[in-house]
Amino acid sequence: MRTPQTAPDRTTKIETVDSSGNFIDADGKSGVTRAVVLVPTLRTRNAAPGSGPDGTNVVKRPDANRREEAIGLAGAIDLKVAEALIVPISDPRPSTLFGKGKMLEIKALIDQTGSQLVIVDHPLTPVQQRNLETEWKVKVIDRTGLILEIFGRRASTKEGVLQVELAHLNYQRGRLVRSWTHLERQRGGGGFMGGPGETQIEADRRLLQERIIKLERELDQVRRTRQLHRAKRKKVPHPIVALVGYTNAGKSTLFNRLTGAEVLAEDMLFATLDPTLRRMKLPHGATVILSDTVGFISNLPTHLVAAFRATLEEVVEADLILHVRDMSDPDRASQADDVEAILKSLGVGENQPKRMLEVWNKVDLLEADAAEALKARAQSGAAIVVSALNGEGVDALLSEIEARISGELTMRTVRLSASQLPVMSWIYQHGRVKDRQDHEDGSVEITAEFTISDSNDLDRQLGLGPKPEAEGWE
Ligand SMILES: Nc1nc2c(ncn2[C@@H]2O[C@H](COP(=O)(O)OP(=O)(O)OP(=O)(O)O)[C@@H](O)[C@H]2O)c(=O)[nH]1
Ligand SMILES: [Mg+2]
Repeated sequence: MRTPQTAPDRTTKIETVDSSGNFIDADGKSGVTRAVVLVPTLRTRNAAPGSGPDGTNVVKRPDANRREEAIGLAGAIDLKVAEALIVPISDPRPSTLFGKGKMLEIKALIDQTGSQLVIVDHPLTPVQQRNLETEWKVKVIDRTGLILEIFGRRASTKEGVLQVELAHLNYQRGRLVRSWTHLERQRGGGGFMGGPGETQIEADRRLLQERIIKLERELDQVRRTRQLHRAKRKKVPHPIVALVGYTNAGKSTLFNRLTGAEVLAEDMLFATLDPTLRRMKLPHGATVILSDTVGFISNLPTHLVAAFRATLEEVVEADLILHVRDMSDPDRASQADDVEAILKSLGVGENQPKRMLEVWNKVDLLEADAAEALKARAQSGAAIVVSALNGEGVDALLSEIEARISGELTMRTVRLSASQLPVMSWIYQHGRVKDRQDHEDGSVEITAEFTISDSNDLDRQLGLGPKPEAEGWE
């Protein structure tokens, strides 16, 4: 039997444990939960590398990247990762997933590190979960459980809290063997820190069902209110521009840069959960509403996507969707695939190339050569290269947003008679003035660039009707 690959530097810290088994931080604080992270890799036989069963290309995520991400997820709820192992599994056991020898090795590791929790970055059946807990004498959660836990901690709006709780209950429905602790505490997310509570399954099931129905009703109410808000907003029909992307891609950082807002942007997975909307002015003065939303992640549990459907309505209804990508992440290709798959499941993005714009972020982290190559590729592939952190490329992004929202720009030269001069300030607000000549008769000739819709607007203001070719008058 192969020994598990041990983790390098960042995760192999073995630190002091106090008498009650709590982890003691470098600064002496205790009470942090230590966790062992396991990344099972199931070896499928006869699979040619890089191709799927039907010969299609499969972007397989390197094990090391999965491991990094699992560590990041654990860190997102302040767990101290004592050890993170990639565990090759050639023969998955229905009862425990891991084989006997591996189970013993992991048990030794748990004891040695004083860990209270094991995270398995792979779906576990309720039976597997229970058997592992019995064997290892610690709490065990799988990837979905962990993501639900993170979401539970992040949710801050009423809708967010309800959505997460509903997703959690639906997840628990099939795993009643150990869900009671969660119900007892009745909060979104949570559950693995409590006692095992594996009794009263029948009563639990009924209570669970009742709770789900009640939650669905509450959520319905909250959504109706949201719809009202949205309807109100539609009366001032600003186009919606939605930021989407893998978690940690830099959406909130870009949102803040574009709008001058101060949304929490952190090197932490799922920093943003509830959607944030904000008005933003484009260079020619048009206003759009920018929305920042929850980040996506691979293997996002389907009921979680469903639960967040309402939150993602902004995305579904958006006039333009900016797909923000961290181009410094070695995993960027499969991350992009995951984001596209989730968008597709929401019914967005397919056959709508004009509605989607890729924003290649974090260019500041690339070597000069790689950054140049990226920019060359972006030009031919209709993506915009930016650094949300230092602002590079953001002007080009704004112009592109404007072009997509407003269509092409058009250059107009008009001559305003003295009586039409009040229109001038409108022109300065909505157009980019390139040239201006004041004539002796009091009229002004002005050349400016407008969006097509503003150009039509200008015609209306000057009493020319919406004929784009109408030029000059007196
Ligand atoms: N070097 C560099 N770091 C960036 C850039 N954009 C964002 N970051 C960093 O990346 C991390 C994640 O940024 P966020 O803006 O929180 O990412 P997000 O996509 O909103 O993440 P979630 O809300 O968790 O989905 C933060 O530490 C940012 O400072 C960039 O252009 N360059
Ligand atoms: Mg964010």
